[in-house]
Formats: sequence, structure tokens, C-alpha cells
Amino acid sequence: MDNTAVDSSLRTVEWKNNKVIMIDQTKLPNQLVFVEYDDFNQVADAIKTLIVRGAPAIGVSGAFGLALAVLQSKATTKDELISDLEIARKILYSTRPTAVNLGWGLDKIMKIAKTGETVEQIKKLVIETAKKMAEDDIEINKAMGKNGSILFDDNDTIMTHCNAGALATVAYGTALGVIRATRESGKNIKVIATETRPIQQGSRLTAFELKHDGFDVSLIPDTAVGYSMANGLVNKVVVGADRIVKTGHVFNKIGTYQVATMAKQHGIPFYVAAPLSTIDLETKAEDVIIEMRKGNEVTGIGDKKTAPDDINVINPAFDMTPPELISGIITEKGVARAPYEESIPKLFQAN
Ligand SMILES: CSC[C@H]1O[C@H](OP(=O)(O)O)[C@H](O)[C@@H]1O
Repeated sequence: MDNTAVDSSLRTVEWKNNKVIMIDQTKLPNQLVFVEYDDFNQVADAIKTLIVRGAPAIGVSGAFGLALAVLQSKATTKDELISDLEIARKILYSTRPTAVNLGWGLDKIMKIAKTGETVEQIKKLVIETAKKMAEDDIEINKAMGKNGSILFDDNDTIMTHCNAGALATVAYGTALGVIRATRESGKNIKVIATETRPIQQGSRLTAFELKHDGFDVSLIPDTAVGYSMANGLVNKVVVGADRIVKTGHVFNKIGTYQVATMAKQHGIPFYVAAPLSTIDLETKAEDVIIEMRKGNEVTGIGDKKTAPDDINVINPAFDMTPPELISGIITEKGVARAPYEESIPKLFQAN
């Protein structure tokens, strides 16, 4: 594959000629394949099958799905069009339950759609709002990166888990955005990326995009996190998030809790980078739904079987990291520190 085609300015998902264009992330790192959709049901399937993944990227994809829905609708009145949009919203929302960004993106579009008076006005409002959401995501990532970069030092080796990078957002990244901004601030850093089983977002996506962007990145199996920290290979950790509740409990890729626990054990600062659209001030930690995925993600890699037939599998896509393991939550509005019930709501008041 021609790696020169991929850089951090690449758009993971974008709107072109009234169609949604996505990188098919299931094909990386072996092939850079773009897919094109003109039906919101196709976008829903792309979110569910992880053709597009990453909390902010699926939020923007959901919004673009509703933009396709208004173009597909045959409605002649506002009420009919809003009803068609509500049907599409339900289908898109049902794809993945843990990342709050999906619901946030869909609700933002529905709210703006209801302010329209005519079918044509609503169609224009929905499409323009979805496009702005995508562009805002990039600016938010850069502001977050800048806020986070001051937490990292020259010659740090930074561990990250899963992919919270350009491929998990529209571009630039959240956790990887902090890593990019730290290098852009002139600091010499190295990165350790965990493989992130079962579907290997770390090896297939993070290692891929950081290597392409010229970072000194090393890949480790998830089982080598403790070894890396115990042997002084890691100075700090930064990860992304799919949902953060106001008590500071962080829901992120499965394995994050183990990384945070090991970091605490070894006195290594553990940061989470996420936009305000990933923060859920309403839901209690105990009520957050953890997406359970199919067992075949664990019992094989690609077409190669790596487990006996009919073995029982427990395959949660996310876990919860409690606030006492988190050194700080980096956002585009600043860094929240414990006690999080006090500091997180203040992020929403910051200008
Ligand atoms: C900034 S991406 C946030 C988050 O989303 C990823 O999950 P998935 O690959 O299943 O969509 C991972 O948990 C990232 O940290």
C-alpha cells in the first residue's frame, strides 16, 4: 500500500457531492480503501461493523447519516420530514451504545432540524450543521492537543491504548492529538502503542498512523503493559474515551482499566483526552451500557481460527476506569483534575 496517501490531515469521514466518504478502517493497515454511501442505512452498517470507529468519528458519521436521510426523504411537509429523520435517528443510534458522541451528534442534528420551517430549509440546515460538526472536530482536537501538551516532557515515552487518533476522529486525534501537539511544541517524544486485542486498533491503526507521521513508535502486546512499566520504559500514559461521566469514571476500550491500574502501581501519570462531546453529565457510571461484541473477534484473527469451535467467549468492547486512577482529563476547554464532580462541570463554563 502507498503509505504516502495517509497523513494526519486525512479525513476519516467527510461529506462530498451529497455523499458520505469514509476510510474503510477494517482494511487498514494493508489497504487504504475509501467507501462512498448515499443511504443512511449504509452509514449505520459502517458504524456497527467498525468500518468507521472512534467516538468522535461515529458522532460525525451519525450526523452525516441524517444528512443522507433528508436527501432520501420524499416528505413534502416539515412534520413528514422530521418523522423520516426520527426513523433514521433510531436506526443510527442503535448501532453502538457506549460512546456518548453518537447520541450527541444525532440529537444536535435533530434539534437544529426542528428549527426549520420548510422541507428545503430543514435539508439545508441538517447538511450544513453536519459539515460544521466535522470541521469543528478538527479544531477541538487541536485545542485539546495544545492543552494536553504541557503535561508531557522532553524525552518522555508515552504509552497509548487503542486508537484515539486521526482515524478515531475526523482528523488529528484526541489522545494522539495530544501526542502530535507535544511533538509540535518542540519536545522529543517516543510512543508505545499497545496492540489492543481483539480487533487490534493499536497495531492496525495507531502504529500505522504514527509511523506514517514519522513518530518513533513501538508496538507491544497488551500483555506487556506491566513489563514495560516495571522496566522503566514508560513515563506517562494518554488514552481516549467513549464516555466520561461527571464523577470522572471513564469508559474506554477494553484493557484501559488494566493499563490505568498498572500505571497507578508504578506511579506513572495516566491521562484521558476527550472532547466535551464525550462527557455525559446525566448518566451514572453504574448505568452506562457496555457494548458486548461477537465472540468471533476473539476466536480468530481474520480467517485464521485461534480457539476451539463453540468455546464460550466474553467480549466487552469497553471497560470502566475509576477516577482515582486518572491523573487528569484533557479537553479543548482545559484539564480537569480530581475531585472531578467539581472540575468537570466547570469545563462547560469555561469560555
Ligand atoms: C477518540 S476515539 C475514542 C475511543 O473509541 C475507540 O473505540 P472503538 O475503536 O471501539 O470505536 C476507543 O475506545 C477509543 O479510545
